[in-house]
Order: sequence, then structure tokens, then C-alpha cells
Amino acid sequence: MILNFAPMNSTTSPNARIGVLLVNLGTPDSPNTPDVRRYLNEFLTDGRVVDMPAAIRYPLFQGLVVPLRAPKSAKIYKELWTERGSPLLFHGLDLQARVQEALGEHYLVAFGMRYQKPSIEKALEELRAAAVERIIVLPLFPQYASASTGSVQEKVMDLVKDWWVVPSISFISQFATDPGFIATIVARGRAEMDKQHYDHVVLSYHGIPERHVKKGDPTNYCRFGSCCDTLTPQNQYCYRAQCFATSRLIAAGLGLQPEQYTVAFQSRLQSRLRDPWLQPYTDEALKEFPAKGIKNVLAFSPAFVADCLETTIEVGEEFKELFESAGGQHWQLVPSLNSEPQWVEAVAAMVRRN
Ligand SMILES: C=CC1=C(C)c2cc3[nH]c(cc4nc(cc5[nH]c(cc1n2)c(C)c5CCC(=O)O)C(CCC(=O)O)=C4C)c(C)c3C=C
Ligand SMILES: [Fe+2]
Ligand SMILES: [Fe+2]
Repeated sequence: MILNFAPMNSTTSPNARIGVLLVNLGTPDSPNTPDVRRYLNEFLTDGRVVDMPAAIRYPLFQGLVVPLRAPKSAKIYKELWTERGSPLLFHGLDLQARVQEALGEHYLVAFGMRYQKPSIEKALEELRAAAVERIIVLPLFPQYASASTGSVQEKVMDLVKDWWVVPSISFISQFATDPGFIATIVARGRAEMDKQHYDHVVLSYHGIPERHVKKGDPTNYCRFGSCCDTLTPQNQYCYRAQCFATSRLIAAGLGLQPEQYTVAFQSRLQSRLRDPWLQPYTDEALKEFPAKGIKNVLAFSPAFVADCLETTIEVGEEFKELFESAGGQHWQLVPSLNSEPQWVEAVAAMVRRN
């Protein structure tokens, strides 16, 4: 009898699939106060988002900050809500379906949220049940921050550590300069610029405390100045430097000179500690524009790939009101990438390259 010990092909079956896990931040189940409260409780007690000792964070946020904030946030979520629910959720599900179509049957694409539903746990279980060969995790945050990407990475690792067979996992931890990502934003911007003339472009990113940048800066490189004007191996995970890198590429794609655009940071959580967040703050910067002769502004939100509270309401409505009451005439938000065909192709390309 001849025994054949030849190794099997490295892909164990012709049907072996690669699992892809797309993750976004999360959103409440409904715009009602109890659901918003549950969402904020989970979000704001994450030690990567609010980096206080747990013994202070939990009582302070669950006992005071969230109960006060939830009814106010619920009002804003009611404005945002659509027939299909929260935009962050339905755009995520649309993206999942379209990326699955683009990648074909050799891949299995799942979608999860870091906070609330659908959970990362459920999405990982779908991939485990399908016996995928390995998993590629793509947190849908272009620029790396511990509060966003880092938190997703921690959650995924925390869940798979308990599996009997721990799968091979890779993380696409940032795509701030990805050509497909940049080209899709540029195309979205051009479509708006073809409709009318703008005096100035604003690129508004989600803010984080400066302290978060310093905690991820082992060589003490960042001074929150011109150090962030170049991406080097030393600052490749600096959120501020990545925001500037994204901005330079968008500006180049749109043919803008440095004086024709402003990079700024929004959504700081006011705290009595008055700890500095990344600056300039968008709401303060835009109030100065009309006095400088800037009356028509095109605003991008390049820290988000899907429309959400931060884009539609904060940039699209609140900043518009602030700008107009300071004397501005026209403020236009460029819609997010959502599940645009060009963006779907860019995501599929990032996955294939991984
Ligand atoms: C300490 C506070 C916060 C940090 C740090 C933070 C970082 C951060 N957030 C996003 C993406 C999103 N944030 C969104 C909403 C949101 N963010 C905070 C606070 C911090 N975020 C709060 C309190 C809220 C809730 C809204 C409110 O009550 O005002 C959203 C929108 C979710 C939606 O349902 O539409 C996104 C997306 C990133 C990428 C990030 C770090 C870079
Ligand atoms: Fe946030
Ligand atoms: Fe820097």
C-alpha cells in the first residue's frame, strides 16, 4: 500500500473564504432618550474614549454626564433619524452588501459596530461559523486614533482570545492617504464645485484631546506644530499628522493652494478639566471667515466615511447656522462616501491588497 504524505494545498478547500469585518463606531437603536442613554453609557465609559481611571469614569459618566447629555443628544438624533433609521447604520449595511458583491464569493463580508448593534461579537461569530481561513478587520476610520480604531482593535482581540482556534487576523489600521479613499472624496468635492463657486474649503475632522496624541507618541516627537506637516515613521500613527496628510492630498486633487483651505477639529466634549483638544476648533475658525471676505464655504468631513450626527447635523446644520450668523452667505457640506460605487471599489481594493 502506498501512503501519500504530500502536503495539501495551502488553501485547504476550493471554497475556503477570507473573512472581512467592516466596523464603524455605533449609534443608538432609536432616537429615544433611553436608547441614547444606553449608547452613550457604553461609548463614554470606554477607557480609550475617556481615559480616566475606571473608578472615576464610571460614576462620573454613568451617574452625571450621560443622564444630563442623553435627552439633549436624543433631540438631535431625532432630527437625524430617517425612515431607514440611523444613517451610520444603514450606510454601513449598504456598504457591506456592495463590498461583498465587489469581492465575490471568495470573501465573506460582515459588519459590526463598536457600540450597540449589530455587535462586533455577532459579526465575528458569522465569520467563525463560515470557517473562514483568516480575518481582515477594517475599522471605518481613515485616520488612526486610539479612541476609534484602537478601541475596535482591542474589542476584536478581546473577543477572539476566547476562541478555541484563534484565527489569523490582520487590521487595516488607517487609510488616511489611500488613493481610492482620496479620489472618492475629491470626486465628491468636484461635483459640488462644478455647481457653484466657493471662496474657501474647510476640512473638519473629529477632535480628540491632545493628550491622546501624546500617549501614542513613544519618541515624544509631536509638538502640535509643523512636525505634523509630514508623515514619517516616527509620527505615522499621529492622528493630527494623518489629518494633515489627508488634507494635503484632497487639496492637491482639487487644485487648492494652502491659503484656499483650512484644517480644523470639531466635536470637542467640553469638560471642566479644560484639557486642550486638537486645534483650531472648527466652530471658532468659521466665525472669523466672513470678516476676512470668505462668504462661500465648501465643507468636507474627511474623518468619517458615512454620514452621521457629526456630519449631517454638526457640520451641515450647526456650522452653517454659525457661519451665516457671523455674516457668511453659503455653507455647503460635501456628503460622505457612504456606499458610493467608487468608495466600494476603494474598500474592495484595500481588502484585496491586504
Ligand atoms: C471624549 C469624547 C469623544 C472622543 C474622544 C471621540 C472620538 C471620536 N469619535 C469618532 C466618531 C464619531 N463620534 C460620534 C459621536 C459622538 N462622539 C462623542 C464623543 C467623543 N468622540 C459623543 C458624545 C458622540 C455622540 C453624539 C452626541 O451626543 O453629541 C459619531 C456619530 C455617531 C452617530 O450615531 O451618528 C461618530 C461617527 C471618531 C472617529 C473619534 C476619534 C477620532
Ligand atoms: Fe465621537
Ligand atoms: Fe506633530
